[in-house]
Amino acid sequence: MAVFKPENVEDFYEIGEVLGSGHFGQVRQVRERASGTLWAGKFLKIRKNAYSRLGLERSSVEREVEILQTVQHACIVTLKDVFESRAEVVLILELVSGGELFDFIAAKENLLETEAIEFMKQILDGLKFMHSKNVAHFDLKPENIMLSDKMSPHPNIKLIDFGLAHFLLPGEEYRSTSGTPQYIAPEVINNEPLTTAADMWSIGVITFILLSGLSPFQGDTDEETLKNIIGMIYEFDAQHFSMTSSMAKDFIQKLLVKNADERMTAEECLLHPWIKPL
Ligand SMILES: Cc1ccc2c(c1)c1c3c(c(C)cc1n2CCCN)C(=O)NC3=O
Repeated sequence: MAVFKPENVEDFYEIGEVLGSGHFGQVRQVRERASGTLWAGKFLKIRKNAYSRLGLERSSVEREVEILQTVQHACIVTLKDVFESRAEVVLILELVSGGELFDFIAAKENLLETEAIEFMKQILDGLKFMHSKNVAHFDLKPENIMLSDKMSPHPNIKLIDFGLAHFLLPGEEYRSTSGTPQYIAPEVINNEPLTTAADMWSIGVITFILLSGLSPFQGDTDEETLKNIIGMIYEFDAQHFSMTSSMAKDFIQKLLVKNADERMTAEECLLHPWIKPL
């Protein structure tokens, strides 16, 4: 069982503003007292006993910590420290101050292909490394793709939130129906064994959104969205894709493939002519 620091996190960090919150708890900006450096503190409520329904299983937090310690890469947020009190674990994470790629797109409507390619290359580099360690993220979406400094002409991408990530060990089947409907692969909906290919489907959806501002499968309800995914019901709307290159559409079409085994891997994506022109 992993042992986290039993000291009180507030002895070492001054707790600041809330940056976000979710089913897990809260993310807050924290300032390291010794250095003044700013970090992101992810405050996770832990179940007190097996019967409690509130909070996370400690084992799932241990998994997230182990994964973050395994996938150390320039495009993946780094974990600096872990504190534990009676019913809470606090992850001290790299602060990614440029905010979400989602907001960056919203501010621009959609991106130029050259900008989208620059972001996609970094995302794919991070994914190629992650997948090479047999780790799948399983919750890739624009909200979990952050920018280091949105004012920079070439913002660096940081993948965050490994709360649903998993080690995929050879010979072991992993199924999960968690994730965000718009971005999940057909095999997630069908509760079939999952592989790193599920992340590549999400990359296809994210690329579609980066280039058009539209979400390919989104319906009026989650149920309709899931039906659209299973039915592979999407189209390159003429109005929003009139200026999009055929290479970009080919890239997306090679990711939005129902059969997970036939989907491009992160490595193959980096060699695709849209990303790596001949
Ligand atoms: C400046 C800013 C604003 C919101 C942030 C973050 C940083 C942030 C961060 C992290 C997580 C898990 C969530 C975060 N959120 C919550 C929203 C993430 N989609 C993180 O690990 N580092 C962050 O900077």
